[in-house]
Amino acid sequence: AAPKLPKSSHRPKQELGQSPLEASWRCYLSDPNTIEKIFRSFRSGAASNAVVELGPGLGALTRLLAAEFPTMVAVEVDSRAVEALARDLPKLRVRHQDLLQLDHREMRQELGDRLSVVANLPYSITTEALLSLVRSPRAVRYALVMVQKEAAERIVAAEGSKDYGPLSVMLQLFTRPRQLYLVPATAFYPQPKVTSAMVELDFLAEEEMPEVDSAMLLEVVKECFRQRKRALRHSLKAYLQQRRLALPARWAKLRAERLKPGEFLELARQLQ
Ligand SMILES: C[S@@+](CC[C@H](N)C(=O)[O-])C[C@H]1O[C@@H](n2cnc3c(N)ncnc32)[C@H](O)[C@@H]1O
Repeated sequence: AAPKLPKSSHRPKQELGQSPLEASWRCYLSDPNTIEKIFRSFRSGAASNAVVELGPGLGALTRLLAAEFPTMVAVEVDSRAVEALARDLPKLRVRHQDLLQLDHREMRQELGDRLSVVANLPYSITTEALLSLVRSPRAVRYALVMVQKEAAERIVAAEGSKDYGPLSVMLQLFTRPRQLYLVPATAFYPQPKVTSAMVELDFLAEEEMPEVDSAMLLEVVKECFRQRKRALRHSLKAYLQQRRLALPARWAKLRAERLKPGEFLELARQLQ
């Protein structure tokens, strides 16, 4: 039988879009076993009490998290969900804002430690949301994220594979990503049209964290992957010309899809 929402909940908005991606915006977790399983994964992985939940929705997972981590902060953009949370979990600290605008460094300061983040986000913003976590990688220590299965494959992909791209490079440079388990569509209400996966991001210790301007690194990596099969002297041509930079000879003939994450780091440092 299709899982039901608790009586007091509003029906998730359907009018937002029909595509599988947009429809995932308000697919709420409703299977108690799955909710418990995700909670246990987070509890055993979380590396600090500075807990932040991104996109709590109606609080399926939040209820369990708040009991264990009473100082946690939830960040939610949907005002109806924020109202529901204020009613059902009055002690919860909720920030009514767009998580893509979140300043993780400020949040780290506020909570007093590197953050442990948990998120089941709309799949349309997965890439942006994950890249925002590594914008200030020292602010975060651990993240457990629910993503579409295909995104999980991109996160853990190795060089040479068709799934390898900017998300793989950026996350593998600053974290140790691991795919934990799949979550079937039947665990949600309404059911999304895709299969989901839980991915754990274990951020490197501060002393292991690469020293680099991560915004500049991301720009270089994206530029390289725009033509993933072409030699870097071609794919980086416009980027280098605009900045009056020269590409050191050793990179000229290499191709993005074959470069290891550490090599992108070295390339960005040389251009920096
Ligand atoms: C797929 S639902 C999951 C809700 C809840 N975590 C659960 O598992 O039942 C995604 C949630 O993220 C929220 N959300 C979407 N975009 C957001 C954004 N840019 N900033 C903050 N929250 C967002 C949605 O309002 C929704 O509550």
